[in-house]
Parts: sequence; C-alpha cells; structure tokens
Amino acid sequence: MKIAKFGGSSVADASQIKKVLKIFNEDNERLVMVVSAPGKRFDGDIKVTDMLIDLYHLVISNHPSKEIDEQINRILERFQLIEEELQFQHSLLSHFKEKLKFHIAEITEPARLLDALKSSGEDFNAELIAAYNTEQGIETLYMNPDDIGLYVTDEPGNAMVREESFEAIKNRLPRDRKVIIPGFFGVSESNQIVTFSRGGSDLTGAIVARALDADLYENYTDVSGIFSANPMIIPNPAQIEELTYDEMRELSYAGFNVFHDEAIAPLYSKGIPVVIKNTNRPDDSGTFIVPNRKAEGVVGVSCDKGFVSINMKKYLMNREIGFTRKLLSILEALGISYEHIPSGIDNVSIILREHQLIDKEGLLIEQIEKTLNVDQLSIEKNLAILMIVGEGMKTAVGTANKATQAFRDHNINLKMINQGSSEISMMFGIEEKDATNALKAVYNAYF
Ligand SMILES: Nc1ncnc2c1ncn2[C@@H]1O[C@H](COP(=O)(O)OP(=O)(O)O)[C@@H](O)[C@H]1O
Ligand SMILES: N[C@@H](CC(=O)OP(=O)(O)O)C(=O)O
Repeated sequence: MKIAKFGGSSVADASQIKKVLKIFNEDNERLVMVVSAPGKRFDGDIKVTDMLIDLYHLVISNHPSKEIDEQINRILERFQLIEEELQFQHSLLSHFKEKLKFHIAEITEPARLLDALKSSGEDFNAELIAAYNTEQGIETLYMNPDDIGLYVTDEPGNAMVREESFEAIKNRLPRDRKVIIPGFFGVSESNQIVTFSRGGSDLTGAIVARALDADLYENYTDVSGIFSANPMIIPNPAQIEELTYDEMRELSYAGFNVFHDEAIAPLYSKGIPVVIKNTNRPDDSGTFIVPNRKAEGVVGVSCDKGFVSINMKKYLMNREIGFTRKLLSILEALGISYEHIPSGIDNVSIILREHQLIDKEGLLIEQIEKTLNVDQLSIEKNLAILMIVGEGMKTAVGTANKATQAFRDHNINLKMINQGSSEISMMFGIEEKDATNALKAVYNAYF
C-alpha cells in the first residue's frame, strides 16, 4: 500500500487537481491521499493558508465586518473557481462559509482561532476533492483528523503527533475504499484543532504511512525530486537519486523546504521509504529517501537564515562543574530549544532560531547573568547556517577544506564551525548578508 501526499502547488487549481486524481485513481495501491491547501498558481499568487492567516488578523484586530466578509469571499472565490473549472455539481461553498463563520463566532482564544482558520484550507480542499472524485464515479471518503484519530500535542501552530494516533488511524481507516485526508493539523486531547508548523502536511502523510505500515510514502510536489541545493538559488543543481533519512533531516532542517524536517521521524521505526515526485511529470523517477545507502562524499548543501548566537565567556569555564546544565535549565524553564552548542575551554555559544527569542530575549539574558556569572555575554543576530551533508563524509578526508577554501576565496567571514558526532554534516555559521554568495561558492566547490 502507498500513501500519496500532494502539496499546495499540486492542488492549486482544477487542472492540477485533475492530474492529482489521475495519479491517485490509476493505482489501486494508492488507498489514501493527503492534500494541502491550494498553493500558489503563479509567481506572486497567495497561498490559501496565507489568505486564512490574513483573515485571522482582520478578525483579531477588530476590523469592520465588511472587510472580514470581503476576505472570506476572496478565500471562497479560490474554491469557487476550482468548483467551476471542475464542473462540480454539488457546490460546497455555503458549507465552507458556514464553517469559517462558525470558527470566528465560537472560538475566543486567539491562538486557537488562528489554528482553526489555518486548517481550513486543507480541510475544504480534502472535502471538495473527495466529493468530486465520488461524483466522477470513484467512491472516495473524506476523513478529517478527528475521524481518523490523528491526535496531537496541544501546542498551537507547532503540534507534534501523539503515540496513540498510530493505533487509532490503523483501526479507523477503511481499506476497501479510497480516502482523502486534509494535511497540516490534528486534534488535541481537549478536542481542539491544532496545526503543525508550516509545511506540515508532509507530517500528516508520514504519520498515516507509519500507522498503516505502508510500503511507500509518495510525496508529490512541483519538482522531479530533491536537488543538491535549493534551485531558487543555484541554477540547475544536480538531482539526488537517493538520500538517507538522516541526510534528508539535516538538509530539510537547514533550508530544503521541499520536505518538512520533522516528517522523517514517524517513518524511522518502520523504515518506510519515501519518494519525492513531480505531479506534473509523474513518470520521472524522483528522489528516494531510505534508511541506509552506500554513500560517497557530500550529497547536498543547504543554507538557512534567521539564527542568533548567544555567546558566553567565563575564565576557567571548563573547571566549573554543572555550568552547561545550569545554562540548559534556563533554556528549559523558558521553553526555548536550541540548535547547536559550539564550545571552547572558556566559552560556549548557543545557536537558536531567532523566533525562539520573541518576548523572551530580556528574560534569557537576565537569567544567564544572574545564574551563571559570566565574564562576557553577547548576542549576535542575523546569522545564517550553511550545512554540507553526506553520509560519505564519515570516511572522506579533507571535506571541510573545500568549504573553508571557498569561504576564503569569496572573502566570506566564517563565524563558527561545528561537526556533529554522527559526522554526516558540518555546520558553518556566517552572516546572513553572505548567505547566497556562500551557498553558491560552497556548491561550486563540491559539485
Ligand atoms: N534542494 C531542493 N530540492 C528541490 N526543491 C527545493 C530544494 N530546496 C528548496 N526547494 C523548493 O521546494 C519547492 C517545493 O516545496 P513546496 O513549495 O513546499 O511544495 P508543495 O507546494 O508541493 O508543498 C520547490 O518548488 C523548490 O523551489
Ligand atoms: N498549507 C500549509 C501546510 C502545507 O504543508 O503546505 P504545502 O504542502 O503547500 O507546503 C502551509 O502552507 O504551510
């Protein structure tokens, strides 16, 4: 059995939806399909998820109801166009309008309202596509996360799957009919809609694949696989045939947003392979993501912005037992997670995503000063992290050389280097302003 997830670009309009349904219907192994909200149809278009977020802001800032209604209509027009172009007979538009109005009228807590509205793009699309497929003669069930038992933690906008979901989904999903599920959200213990982080429909697909012990998780998008670098920055980058789970996780975490960095986690224990494929060119072989592979050298280079480094220096830090534990306790108490901790004998830095510090920067600094008594403390913002990744790096000699030489040749100031113990990735901290040049220089050094 295969689980197929189709991203926003694959379900952005009627012609894309027809391609998607052709792929879904032509293979009986494809029992379950997960869909995103309609994405961008052209450069400059707005994703339905972003239109829903705008709707939330209008509601929450008490804009006149006329403006709120206009935004609701703009969102419904996307679905109306899809219905018209599909020549769909049983319009769902008034039902969708009622659902949006219901969320706005009933949900008072802002973070809850945001998640309920944000989830609606996926929810409406799944219901519409399932009804259309049924109308075309292929009985297709729409099942939402509540129906299938996709239970998540209660962290608005950043949910994680709860363990009991796998058993529930396995028991509740029928095997005798095609099913379409909206991606991107689950339900919490208190029965609230909670979304994953952005791009999270990939996670829904992975969760369903694990629950049904699928043979393959197919992730359809608008490119024919994963490239060695972001194609928006590097023209015609080399395509990757096969990646390991660990390589994918490292690369997607640091900027390969073609696949959500947390979507590998549910697949690990069962070793379910993933293939990234192109809805517009379904016969292209795509990129496989597998538990293990024979690897040589560097497979990909990625770069992501928006990092902060909190740098601490204290003379004889290496002799102070418990220093790092106290530091990590401060982060834990403030609910902050970190990405890297490069350190020296008398200094340590914590690398964080900048958004983690919203509303917490002052408190964090205060706590560090009060508890750790450091000699120097500074915050460096606007950092980018460039990663080179490849299982083959474990055995290759001189890998770092090429990158550092590329930085030197392009006059790029290297702020830090870190290699994890798994030796499949190397991280370079640079200034955000250098990110594009650095990626180009390092890509050319390896490929
Ligand atoms: N290394 C990479 N390989 C392939 N695509 C990449 C890579 N890095 C970034 N991308 C971008 O990811 C896009 C697909 O992801 P996304 O926009 O989330 O698609 P979808 O709408 O299918 O969810 C591609 O169009 C491409 O521009
Ligand atoms: N629609 C959501 C979730 C998602 O996964 O979308 P996509 O498959 O288009 O990346 C978002 O824009 O974040």
